[in-house]
Amino acid sequence: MSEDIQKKIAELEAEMARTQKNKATNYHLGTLKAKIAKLKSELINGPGGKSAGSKDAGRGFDVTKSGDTRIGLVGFPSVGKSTLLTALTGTKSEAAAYEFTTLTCIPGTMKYRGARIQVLDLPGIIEGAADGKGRGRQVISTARTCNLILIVLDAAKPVTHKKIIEAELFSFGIRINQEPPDVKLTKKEGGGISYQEMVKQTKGMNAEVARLVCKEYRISCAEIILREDITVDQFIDVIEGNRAYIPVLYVFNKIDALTIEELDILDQMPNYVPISSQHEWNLEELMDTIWDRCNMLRIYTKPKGQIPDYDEPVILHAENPSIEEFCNRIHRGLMQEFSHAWVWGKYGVVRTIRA
Ligand SMILES: Nc1nc2c(ncn2[C@@H]2O[C@H](COP(=O)(O)OP(=O)(O)OP(=O)(O)O)[C@@H](O)[C@H]2O)c(=O)[nH]1
Ligand SMILES: [K+]
Ligand SMILES: [Mg+2]
Repeated sequence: MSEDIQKKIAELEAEMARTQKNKATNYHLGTLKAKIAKLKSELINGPGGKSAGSKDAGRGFDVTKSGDTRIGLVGFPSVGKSTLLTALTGTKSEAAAYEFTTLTCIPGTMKYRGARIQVLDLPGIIEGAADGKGRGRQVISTARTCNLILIVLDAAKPVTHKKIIEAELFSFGIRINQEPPDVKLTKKEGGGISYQEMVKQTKGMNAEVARLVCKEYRISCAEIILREDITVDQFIDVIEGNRAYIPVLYVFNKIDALTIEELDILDQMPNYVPISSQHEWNLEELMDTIWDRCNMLRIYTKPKGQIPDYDEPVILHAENPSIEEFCNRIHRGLMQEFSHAWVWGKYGVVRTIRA
């Protein structure tokens, strides 16, 4: 069954490779891309099944969320994920020189700047993980629940490993270091496809491509507004509707095995932190970078006429912090009694927020 689908995907991909990219073939390529995306969904979820990442699709490990945010360690076997979990959180996760030492998800808590960050050690994954090799699907399903993914790499191993891990996450609907495309798609009961570009499209999108892709997904009536210059693949992502947009940080482990010259080369790469879990080298920078990428806000409470409580900040995600979330962190029911709050921001402004 899955071989059939894989064969179809391979055929379509070969056809895409054969097709020259130009204006005339643009429509055909759009249709091919949509067909491939649909088959890949089917591969992961079964025929007519839920799209990648929906609740009933591949299930992750059953670990309760705790703390202020959650990060996951993803990588090939034996790159040092468990050694890193222990170094960051103090929670012991068995580490050994043989592959697949870790067979389940081991959570630990890293305390940093008053925040409690849940760190998940995961089994190693290999190529084909998303298609069901080993515990791969469970690992990637769990990675989808994280606010930040650390791709852990062995600094002495080829960079192709990085590409393979990225491809596995991608085919399970995870979009790394990307914002969701700024596209409004509203399915309608009638009226056909209405298509509007707020921004000039230079990457292959136009009304006809949009219509063809919609047709593949059996959408005949919808309002589409593109507020950003996007690719056809991004448009398909919007239609599939359940992509997870998650930031990724690359962690190069075992730098103790490198020469200074090799280290210098690694040092040039953006978005990388070189470390040695075993020797606990550069963990401070790693924690600092994790903190930055998690984009968290610390809020200190201050009773009237007293100095703030600097020991226990309330931590919120900085994208859209709300008074409601803040109140719920203190205790449920506080929101009901809430009347107003004075908020001092980093720009020295005092705001009064009322419920
Ligand atoms: N030289 C060196 N070895 C390390 C480092 N970190 C881990 N190791 C070794 O690498 C081996 C694998 O470490 P683990 O922590 O078990 O790796 P893992 O990624 O959890 O492996 P799996 O659970 O099997 O996927 C062990 O022998 C560790 O002692 C490091 O920073 N430097
Ligand atoms: K191991
Ligand atoms: Mg392990």
